[in-house]
Amino acid sequence: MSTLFDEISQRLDFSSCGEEGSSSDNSSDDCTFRIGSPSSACRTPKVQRHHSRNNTLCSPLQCTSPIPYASWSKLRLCESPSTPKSLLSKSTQPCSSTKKCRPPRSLRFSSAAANHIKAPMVNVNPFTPDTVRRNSEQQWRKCRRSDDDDDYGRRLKHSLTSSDEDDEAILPPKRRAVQDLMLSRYESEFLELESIGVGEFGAVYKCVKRLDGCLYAIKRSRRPLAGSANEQLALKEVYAHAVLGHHPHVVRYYSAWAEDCHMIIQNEYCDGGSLSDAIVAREDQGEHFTEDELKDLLLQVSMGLKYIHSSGLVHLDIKPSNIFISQRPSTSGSGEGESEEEGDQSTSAGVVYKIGDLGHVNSTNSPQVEEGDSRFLASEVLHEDYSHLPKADIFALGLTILLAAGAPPLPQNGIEWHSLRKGQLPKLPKELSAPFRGLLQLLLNPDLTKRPSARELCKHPVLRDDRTGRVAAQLRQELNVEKFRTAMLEKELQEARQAALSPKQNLPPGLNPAAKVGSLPRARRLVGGKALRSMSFGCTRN
Ligand SMILES: Nc1ncnc2c1ncn2[C@@H]1O[C@H](COP(=O)(O)OP(=O)(O)OP(=O)(O)O)[C@@H](O)[C@H]1O
Ligand SMILES: [Mg+2]
Repeated sequence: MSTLFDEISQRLDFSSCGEEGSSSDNSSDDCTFRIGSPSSACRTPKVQRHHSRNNTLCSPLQCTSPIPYASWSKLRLCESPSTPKSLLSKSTQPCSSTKKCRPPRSLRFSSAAANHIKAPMVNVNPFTPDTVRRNSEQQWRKCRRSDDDDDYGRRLKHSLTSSDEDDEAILPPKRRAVQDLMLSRYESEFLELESIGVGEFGAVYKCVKRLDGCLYAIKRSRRPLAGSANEQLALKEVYAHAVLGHHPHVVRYYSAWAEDCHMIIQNEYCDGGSLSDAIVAREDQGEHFTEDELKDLLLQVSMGLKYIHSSGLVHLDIKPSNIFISQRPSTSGSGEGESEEEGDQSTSAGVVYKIGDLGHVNSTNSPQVEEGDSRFLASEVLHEDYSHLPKADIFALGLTILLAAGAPPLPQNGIEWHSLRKGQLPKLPKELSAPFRGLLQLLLNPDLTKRPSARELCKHPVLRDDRTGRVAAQLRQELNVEKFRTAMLEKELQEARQAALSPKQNLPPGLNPAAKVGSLPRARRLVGGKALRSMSFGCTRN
């Protein structure tokens, strides 16, 4: 793959550009640090902590990449390199090394062009589930109204009643068509509904795509990328998404492009937010995930990890804020990219957990380990042992499950940090069953070879048997519902029989009422048997 990247980047000329104004924008809760510094016997994460995601920005005059990935930095990030729109846009809105780019802003397009141009409306996708559509339509309408109230709307109204000099205000159809192409891709293709999250690296927005009417999560790098280490991270995320394709337990990727020197990634929108949000929400209600839910979470994330690991990659940033929840069954549950191995099917109901934020993904074989969240970092990675990186994901997954079980916030360093790495589990508000606790203990085993692989976890009896039990319970419940329905039908049938036996009924000549009742089928056979059912109606009518 790297050969292809090199080739592409050689063909693209590097346009240096930068953007001022956000270098001081540091997030307070950064727990990331560089791993690649020299090892030492008693290192603690604190020593190595750094803010590589908060790199100082390239200045407008200094945009050549200081990073080793010169070929990546050559990719043009100022505008999407591949669309005619961006080429047109570039001709009117140059982003040169001498001209200051716009300061960071909301994704909402605010350039002069946008004030003249009406972005296309949003289509309604008839194939989206009703519930999703209903929830979203309200938001769309609100956004449309605000679109209608915008400057263009006012100009339009005004121009209809004013003189020629205002003709500029309303664009003739031909010119409008050309100008439409000059909208930013984000603005022309998506309607921004709301901001749904801000991470170290990017701000994420819930958007509806104007063409297909579906919801997407659009992530935009918070700082301009060209020439900075952020560029590597953004590209890494895109590369990882592109390689990982579709899996029900990995957040789906649709597209990525660069705009205004920022990387924009269009991903599947997960309507349940992040696991981190879910944990906080439960804590607020004094609740925690039940053991069954924890097992389901562990199994589903293991399936996603199994897929990532079997692709020769490691995630290296598994934590609750990077696991996303879809409230409805995954539409791609049995679809493309899913392993067909026994038992890897997604859950048929309830929530679906998906691994997201692939900004730290690395190759298992030739890792260039950059950074991670120190709270979830396996000790061997701190000591630069990259020989079993997938087991670092397993370790982080173990801690993630413990947090969902109600463990106190994880330490970033210090004695507690080390004691967790010695296999000492934190105290939980509710005791777990011995087998499940034993499994979690294994995930955190200081001896990484003893930690189960994602593949092994997917087949683990503690998770599997339980799942089988849950499926059986669900089937039992469905059976009970069917039995109830049958009973109701039997009752109806009894009533029909009574009505048929009524003396007021005109029975066909020669038909003995008793014989007629006897000829009716047993109620149970009526269920699903059309012919028999119509026979019973025939009797009632007579
Ligand atoms: N696909 C998605 N569906 C729904 N919400 C999302 C999605 N992607 C991101 N979010 C929201 O945005 C937040 C930040 O997203 P993400 O983790 O991708 O960004 P980040 O900048 O890499 O964050 P960090 O470095 O802190 O992990 C998430 O915690 C979540 O609340
Ligand atoms: Mg994240």
